[in-house]
Amino acid sequence: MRSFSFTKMHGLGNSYIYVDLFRETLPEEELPAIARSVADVHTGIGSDGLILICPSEKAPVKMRIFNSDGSEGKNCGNGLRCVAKYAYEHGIVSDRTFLIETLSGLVEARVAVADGEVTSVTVDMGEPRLERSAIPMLGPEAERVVAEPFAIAGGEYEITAVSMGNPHVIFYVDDIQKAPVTTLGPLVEKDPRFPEGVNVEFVEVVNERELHFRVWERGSGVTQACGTGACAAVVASVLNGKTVRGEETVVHLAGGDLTIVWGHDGRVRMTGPAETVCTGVYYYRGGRNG
Ligand SMILES: N[C@@H](CCC[C@H](N)C(=O)O)C(=O)O
Repeated sequence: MRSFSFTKMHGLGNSYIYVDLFRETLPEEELPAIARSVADVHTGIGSDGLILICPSEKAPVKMRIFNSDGSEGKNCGNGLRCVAKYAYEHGIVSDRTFLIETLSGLVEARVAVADGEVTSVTVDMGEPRLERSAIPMLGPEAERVVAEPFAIAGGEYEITAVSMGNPHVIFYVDDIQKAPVTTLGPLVEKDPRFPEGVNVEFVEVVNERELHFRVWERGSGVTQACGTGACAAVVASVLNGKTVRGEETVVHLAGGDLTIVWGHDGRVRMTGPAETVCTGVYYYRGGRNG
């Protein structure tokens, strides 16, 4: 058997198994299998996937995220807050503001600290990409997808698409409790109009400053929260005239609240908690299939 040390952390119930690659080594070709293995609630630890905390040449720390199906994502908002907490509390960084490298670029994290513990994290998630080719979504490359008609499974909907370094599509619903997360979510995720798949968000507008939010994540299915998805929902809501640019919006996710603002400087800033659940040693057999 092989083994590695891990920390389980969550941001609003969006949980990942974090492995510190400053101290551990994992074989690159086995990462998808390890992600599937640790995520399994019956035979593994149980999580929405795996996050690697890695050395970087561009920043003090780098995040890599694998969904529970073993696919690698390019960004993860809840993961970034947890990586920031881990990096600060484990002395990888000593400043309270620092850069984190992701597969979609560099982001800046600022930690709030009480008694040496990180209590909340603000991440500058950068500028959303709105042109269709950046989502990516098939169709006229340079055009934005805002309240665009979208037919699927015999239904007619309107969608808004936003990239936060990873792809998101937003559906507005009248009642978040009745959002078709588990029925429409998996169909849209795999729809061929999204060649790289897509994270699917359902949003009920409460008022100009508050949104209810549920998500079907690409590669992980239903999760309690999605940080990049909540940022995308705020951007989509400004584009659709439902919330106000430059003003804070509170997004109510299944696991709790995030405060997000799409600033006049073009950048999206997200503030929320990050929690440590437990640490331990994980035993696995190795090989590409776990
Ligand atoms: N939970 C995340 C996003 C994780 C990656 C996503 N499923 C993808 O494949 O793009 C978040 O908090 O942003």
